[in-house]
Amino acid sequence: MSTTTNEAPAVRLTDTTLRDGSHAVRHRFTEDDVRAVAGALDAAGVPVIEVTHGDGLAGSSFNYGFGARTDAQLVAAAADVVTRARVAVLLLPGVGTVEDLREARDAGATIARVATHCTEADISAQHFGAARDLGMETVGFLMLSHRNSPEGLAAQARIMADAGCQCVYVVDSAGALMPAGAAERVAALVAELGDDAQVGFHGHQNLSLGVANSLAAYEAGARQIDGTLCALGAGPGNSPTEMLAAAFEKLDVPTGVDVDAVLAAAEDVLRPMVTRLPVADRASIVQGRFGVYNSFLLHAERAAERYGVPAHDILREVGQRGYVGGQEDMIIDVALELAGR
Ligand SMILES: CC[C@H](O)CC(=O)C(=O)O
Ligand SMILES: [Mn+2]
Repeated sequence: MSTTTNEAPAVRLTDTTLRDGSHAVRHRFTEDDVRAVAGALDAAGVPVIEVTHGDGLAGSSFNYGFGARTDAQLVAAAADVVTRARVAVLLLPGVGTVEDLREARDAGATIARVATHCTEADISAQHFGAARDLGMETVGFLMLSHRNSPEGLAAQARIMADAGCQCVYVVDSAGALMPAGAAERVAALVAELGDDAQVGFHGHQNLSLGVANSLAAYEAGARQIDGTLCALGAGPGNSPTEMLAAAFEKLDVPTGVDVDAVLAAAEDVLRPMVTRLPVADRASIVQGRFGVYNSFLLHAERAAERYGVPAHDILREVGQRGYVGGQEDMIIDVALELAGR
């Protein structure tokens, strides 16, 4: 007798509260915070926990904001408490280096996630090679994915996969994608990569579509999905991990996550740690409308205060000019220009 089942393919959830969420607490996480959050996520069965400065390894700087602890200290704290979960780190070529990756691996990270702008995958090749040589699993991030067509994005994903990347993410860094746009991009990557690499999706809440886009991405073939507890993250925050777990449970999609335990992690562990959760306010909705990198929000808010120009006006102009991650200093130029008008 045949033993086929109708079970939906599993999805692997990666929680990035301790990396993308770090933006929302101005990179102030300590070892105790990491132990508490990573311990609760691990107990809930969340399989991957990303830990670093919000802007990735070596992001702690004058430009991006100094972290309360080094990446190695935070990674080691997470690795120390997890029993089942694996610890991931994020690296932006040009910010972090191969040496930072080695240090993170030595501190206990086993997954390297390398992020580039969605048209610049070629700058990640060296880092994927190094990560594989270090024995790490590899994930690629194509940031601001709304700024490339499905075909263009698939070509970029091919570059990452050929360089040794085992899962390429469509990253909606501005929360600008509609569900159909997320699904088209994921489907294009799945068609291009076949068995060479998996496809993932990382959503943000600018237009309140993080979870809906993640479900559309899953339907289109994404098998790794990111979230953060209580949506803590850059801009208005990320797809909430606890909601993703609950939504996939309703769809009978296996995640391995205990939904009650992850709800407790969000409400009882993370929530009391944070004085202000991100909200989808005027500025961050403008980011979704005009496709502005979410990490720009805090920079724009600071410039707004300093130069007396509304943050949403600065962000709209930044979006119209098409600035990408790494061009944070241009936000000041825009603010000065608007102030002078
Ligand atoms: C620092 C990399 C970047 O913020 C990755 C990410 O989470 C995104 O683009 O949304
Ligand atoms: Mn993000």
